[in-house]
Amino acid sequence: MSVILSTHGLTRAFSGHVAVNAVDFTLNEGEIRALIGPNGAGKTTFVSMLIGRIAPSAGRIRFEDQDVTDLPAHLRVSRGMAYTFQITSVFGQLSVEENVALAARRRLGRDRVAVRAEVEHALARVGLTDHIGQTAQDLSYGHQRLLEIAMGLAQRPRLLILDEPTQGLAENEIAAFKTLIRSLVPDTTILLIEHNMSVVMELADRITVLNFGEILAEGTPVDIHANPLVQNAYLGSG
Ligand SMILES: Nc1ncnc2c1ncn2[C@@H]1O[C@H](COP(=O)(O)OP(=O)(O)OP(=O)(O)O)[C@@H](O)[C@H]1O
Repeated sequence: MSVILSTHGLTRAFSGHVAVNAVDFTLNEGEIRALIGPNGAGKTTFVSMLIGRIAPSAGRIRFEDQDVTDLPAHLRVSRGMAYTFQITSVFGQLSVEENVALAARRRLGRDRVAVRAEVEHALARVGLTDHIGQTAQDLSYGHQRLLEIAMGLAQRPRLLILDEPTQGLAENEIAAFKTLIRSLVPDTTILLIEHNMSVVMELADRITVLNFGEILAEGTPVDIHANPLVQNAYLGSG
């Protein structure tokens, strides 16, 4: 199995507070990895460094055998990283089609036929074909989250990073989300920050647990569930 992404000594401090502390992390191509940990553990800070939203204080990041630590975010996207955030990044005034087209154009430029085909493909994957002409702000919250994922997919990423994708979704939408994510691997590798433990346990091949900015444990869902350190730090006694 080949490594698609790795970090070495990745660190970020905010005015003396070390949010992410010397993290060595390896992600294999084609896996679904969940990143979990208590509030404030450093999960968002960690992925923000992976995608180039914030600069590390120290350490290196490699993506597909290239050092990308100093690469601007948009160049990481064009190399095959895509991400969706906790806070919705959808343009509310634009249609569903226009939102996905904006993302597709980053890769395809002004080729209108190719962009339209990509938009249709991405919307079909997330089940939003019937909403193509709708204004994004008129979609339900759950559909807006799916639209974000379609925007990520339109970039045909090798690695898709999702920050709390099921937050605010209804049960039936969560079920559809799980099916969608399973359909993306192994062509796309998935890194998922997720608080919903049933989603994590059902979806992830492996789980990385962050606590106080450091990796506390890593393993299969069964290993992690049984790990006493994780139980104490995060999962509670249940
Ligand atoms: N821009 C910032 N300036 C100062 N401190 C920050 C900044 N961003 C994050 N922090 C701090 O870094 C630590 C890690 O935060 P981070 O958001 O990465 O955690 P998290 O694991 O994603 O938490 P949550 O699950 O609540 O989203 C926290 O103590 C937070 O207050």
